[in-house]
Amino acid sequence: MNDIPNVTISAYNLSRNFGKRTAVHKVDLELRRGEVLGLLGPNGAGKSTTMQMLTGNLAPTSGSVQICGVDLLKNPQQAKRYIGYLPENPPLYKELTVDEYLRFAAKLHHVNLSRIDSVLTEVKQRCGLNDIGKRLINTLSKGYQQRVGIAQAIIHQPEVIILDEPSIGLDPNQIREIRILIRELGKSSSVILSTHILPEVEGVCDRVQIMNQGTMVFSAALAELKQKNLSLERIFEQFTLRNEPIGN
Ligand SMILES: Nc1ncnc2c1ncn2[C@@H]1O[C@H](COP(=O)(O)OP(=O)(O)OP(=O)(O)O)[C@@H](O)[C@H]1O
Repeated sequence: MNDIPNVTISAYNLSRNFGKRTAVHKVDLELRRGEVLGLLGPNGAGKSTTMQMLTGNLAPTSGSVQICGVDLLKNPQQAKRYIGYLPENPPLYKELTVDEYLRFAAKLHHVNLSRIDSVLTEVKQRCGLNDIGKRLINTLSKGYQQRVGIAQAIIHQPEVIILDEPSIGLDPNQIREIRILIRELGKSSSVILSTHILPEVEGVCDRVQIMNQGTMVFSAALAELKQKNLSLERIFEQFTLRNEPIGN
């Protein structure tokens, strides 16, 4: 733990083209240890593409990513060990029980076989899945499936947790519970979450970055906005309502 640098993700000049379309253009992003960063932006802003590049699931067209000081493009296996990732569509095998699936996820993440039982107990406790280990995933509500998705992302106790729209499709009670969980995760790891929900950022995050049309257009600490009495809603409108991309 002490060997982990203070900056857990540093991405510079990250770009990704799909054919002639530029989805992400020269994005810089830094995540500090113990920080929860909210990535905000309208539909199609480039949030998921950025997160896929930060997790090594999509190659950037250009740019670099370091995870806990390890170059993600040069040493992907080593760098990915530090990362837990909940994609927009959680990779659940719904015909498995929660226990079977989490056991499988633990093996994929190279959790020591002798520790798997205790790790499963701990992660189920953290994610509120204690009593449903024997349930088939496809019989669970969307909220519980999302918890299973988060559980697989944190099962190897990663330094960096990346959650793509963790609250999507959840009811208000489930959203509240997931937020409490994310805040909890932020105490032991650094977290990036993407969302459209402004109160989610205000309630959970330490810092916010806003993307629009593939570029990073705004970055600030939530405490700073609060201190200056600035409304995140107004800032979001100001930086995302224009049609033309706003430069850094
Ligand atoms: N595999 C792909 N092939 C072609 N275009 C893509 C691909 N993936 C994303 N895009 C395009 O890149 C742009 C950014 O998409 P991305 O999914 O990253 O945005 P987003 O901010 O996550 O949006 P949302 O909030 O709707 O999920 C969009 O114009 C999208 O259509």
